[in-house]
Amino acid sequence: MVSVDEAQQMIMGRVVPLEAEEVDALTADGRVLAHVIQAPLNIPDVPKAAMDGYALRTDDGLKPRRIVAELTAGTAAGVSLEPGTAVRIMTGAPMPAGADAMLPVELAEEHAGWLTLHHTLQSGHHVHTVGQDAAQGATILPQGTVIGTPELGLLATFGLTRVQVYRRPRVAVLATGDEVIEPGLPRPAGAVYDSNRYALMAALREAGCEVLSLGIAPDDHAKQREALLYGLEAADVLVTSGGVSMGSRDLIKPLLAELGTVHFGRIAFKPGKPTTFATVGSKLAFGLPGYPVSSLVSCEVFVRPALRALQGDPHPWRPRVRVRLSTPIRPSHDRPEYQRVTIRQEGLHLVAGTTGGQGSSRLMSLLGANGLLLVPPGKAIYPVGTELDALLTASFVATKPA
Ligand SMILES: Nc1nc2c(c(=O)[nH]1)N[C@H]1C(S)=C(S)[C@@H](COP(=O)(O)OP(=O)(O)OC[C@H]3O[C@@H](n4cnc5c(N)ncnc54)[C@H](O)[C@@H]3O)O[C@H]1N2
Ligand code: MOO
Repeated sequence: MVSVDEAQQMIMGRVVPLEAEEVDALTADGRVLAHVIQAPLNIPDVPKAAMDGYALRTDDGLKPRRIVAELTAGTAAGVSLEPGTAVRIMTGAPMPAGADAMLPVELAEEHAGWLTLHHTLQSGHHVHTVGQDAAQGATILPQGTVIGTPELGLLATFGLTRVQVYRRPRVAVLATGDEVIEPGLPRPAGAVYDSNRYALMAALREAGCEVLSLGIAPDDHAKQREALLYGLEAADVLVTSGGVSMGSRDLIKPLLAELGTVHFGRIAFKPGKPTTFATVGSKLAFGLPGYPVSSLVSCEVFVRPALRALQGDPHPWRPRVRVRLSTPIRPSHDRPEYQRVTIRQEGLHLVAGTTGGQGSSRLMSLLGANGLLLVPPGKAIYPVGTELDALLTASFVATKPA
């Protein structure tokens, strides 16, 4: 039996980011940049008016100016401002040559083609200078950046339409078990619908992967072997559910040992003690337990970081925060337990409350959970107010502002 830390090290030590591929930059949100991006041009590239008003020369002092033209954001400057003149200018329009400041329309008085000023202006006033927002050649996005909304906006700002990103891991998912039935088909008494494969595929998509469903394999050595081989051939990572504990029909561990190397098959961890990790050539294989909560929590704790690292994310781990208990927590007596909690902010503290019964089969315990509380093993209940660590697995629950 390995510890959670040992298991994570054994997995992460075998993860190498996948190769880069070129994709459309403008729909690359969620992808991880495989190269550094330097600003190919200054933004703005020419001095521009920051407001609607008048472009003028400050060395004319308070003298009235003759208005000689109007420049809008779409027009090329083309005009050169002679002493004693001004141009009407709109936000974003290039400043005309000779102009060194602008006067917002609210502070100006225009009459019969003449502009009168009541205050002197400083040079540079309300002018966007060249490179003010981004200087040509400066690093704007380092390698390893996860492309989100502002990053995508920046790529568009520079007119960049193609980027190199790490390839998304392709993950094949197989459910196992004679009792496991495809949702929608008739269900004999005692059989269960396959929730694991669908929930795992959703979790894997959320982690940035392409998923491939391998369906459900019965508890049959030849059929499971065939499905595993197909998955290992077609994908970078194989994830299975069920068949990893100690029952006579638990075939996944011996099959993975036959096909490759099993690095561990039991973790001092709840829920998901029989979680199994193997490599087959360069492919990673995770045998997750059949209990619905165990499969999802072990996917979160052991598989997700590997998948993030495979796609080049330099921060593959969930944030770990300190929380104060708002409900008592009963620990497992023998294993560190990752209990499902709802974390919210209360004043200066993060507060965590249980989602109810923590049984490995009770999928409802994941509803409303945005954290996994790291509960050290023991006999005594942790009372309200105890401080423990938790992994933040989703954003905070919004509370109405007071
Ligand atoms: N004698 C022992 N028995 C068990 C041990 C042990 O150490 N000694 N470990 C327990 C623990 S801890 C876990 S976790 C489970 C995991 O066992 P398996 O991975 O072999 O899971 P199964 O037996 O295949 O199924 C368990 C449970 O989950 C249901 N299931 C399975 N697949 C699905 C699916 N795709 N969708 C929804 N539900 C599924 C299945 O019907 C069972 O009820 O083992 C303990 N046993
Ligand atoms: O590790 Mo198992 O998930 O306790 O039931």
